[in-house]
Amino acid sequence: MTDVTKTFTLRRRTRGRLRRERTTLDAVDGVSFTVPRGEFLGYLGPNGAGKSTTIKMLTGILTPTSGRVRVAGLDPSRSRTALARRIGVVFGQRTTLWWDLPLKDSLTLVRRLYRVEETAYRARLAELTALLELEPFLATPVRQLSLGQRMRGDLAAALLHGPELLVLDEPTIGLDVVSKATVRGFLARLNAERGTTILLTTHDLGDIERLCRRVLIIDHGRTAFDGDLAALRRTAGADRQLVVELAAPGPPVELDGVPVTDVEGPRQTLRLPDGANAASVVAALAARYEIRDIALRETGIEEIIARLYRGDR
Ligand SMILES: Nc1ncnc2c1ncn2[C@@H]1O[C@H](COP(=O)(O)OP(=O)(O)OP(=O)(O)O)[C@@H](O)[C@H]1O
Repeated sequence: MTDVTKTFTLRRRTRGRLRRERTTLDAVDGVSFTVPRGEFLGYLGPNGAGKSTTIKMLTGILTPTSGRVRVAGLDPSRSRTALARRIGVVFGQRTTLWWDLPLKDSLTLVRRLYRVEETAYRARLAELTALLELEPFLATPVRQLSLGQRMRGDLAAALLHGPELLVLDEPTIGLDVVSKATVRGFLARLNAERGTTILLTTHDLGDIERLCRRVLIIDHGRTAFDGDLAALRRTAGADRQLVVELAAPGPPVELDGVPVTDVEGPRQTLRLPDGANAASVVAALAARYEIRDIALRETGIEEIIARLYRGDR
């Protein structure tokens, strides 16, 4: 998408006035990005940042106010049906399956909807059933499925027609650790073995760390970051810290170029400068001080992203 904007007009009735007041909101405000074939892109941003609006424009549900969107060479809002045959979409918060039908029947209906040819359908259903472990609940009505089972069913439904792009909006929301691992493992294989391009929005940073080669962060409708995880760590000033437990409390330890950032009784925290060798710093410390214990800490991805959301780099 190139320089894409989506402006919503909101009408509010203000007290004491007869006419409604019109205000506008730029939910997406000049966003450009290209996703090459085979990419696994994480699309992140705080609540209300504009992620869902972007996805709705990519899938043709919403028409952009300005800018250009192309998905698989098609203009999504003009060729929504043609595009639907080329992409798969899963929204974690709702299901596309038929609530009262057994999962198997839901999948048969999806097959008819997408006019998937019988032999191709059988082969894909067998493959998806094995990979997503659907067998035990294929005969269960969707309404009776657990969230994790339903999500696996939804993934199968989105992939029955063999799309080249899969768009996922919070696919692991509410899933327990085991279900999350199953879904993540499946997505990683789909991307690596099938070459399916995946665009994933999530608030679960575990999804991002385990799956995404590239991360795009949107905030207030604008791109705040686009790059890989290593670049994200550098941008957000991620650092490494040594937490040292001395034999006794004392003044901050003195080591050239390694500042002490925190002292708590015998425990002191030192910030390792960029490119410093942790082993040499530990050796230098041990030569001068009596050390009981030592631990190396890295700024976690959660903290890095929180810093970006807060706008401090
Ligand atoms: N149909 C609409 N009409 C008016 N405003 C809307 C509409 N849809 C979204 N918005 C507003 O646009 C902004 C972006 O919303 P969007 O749903 O894209 O955010 P999001 O990044 O997906 O957030 P979340 O992580 O909470 O799902 C929000 O301020 C939201 O209130």
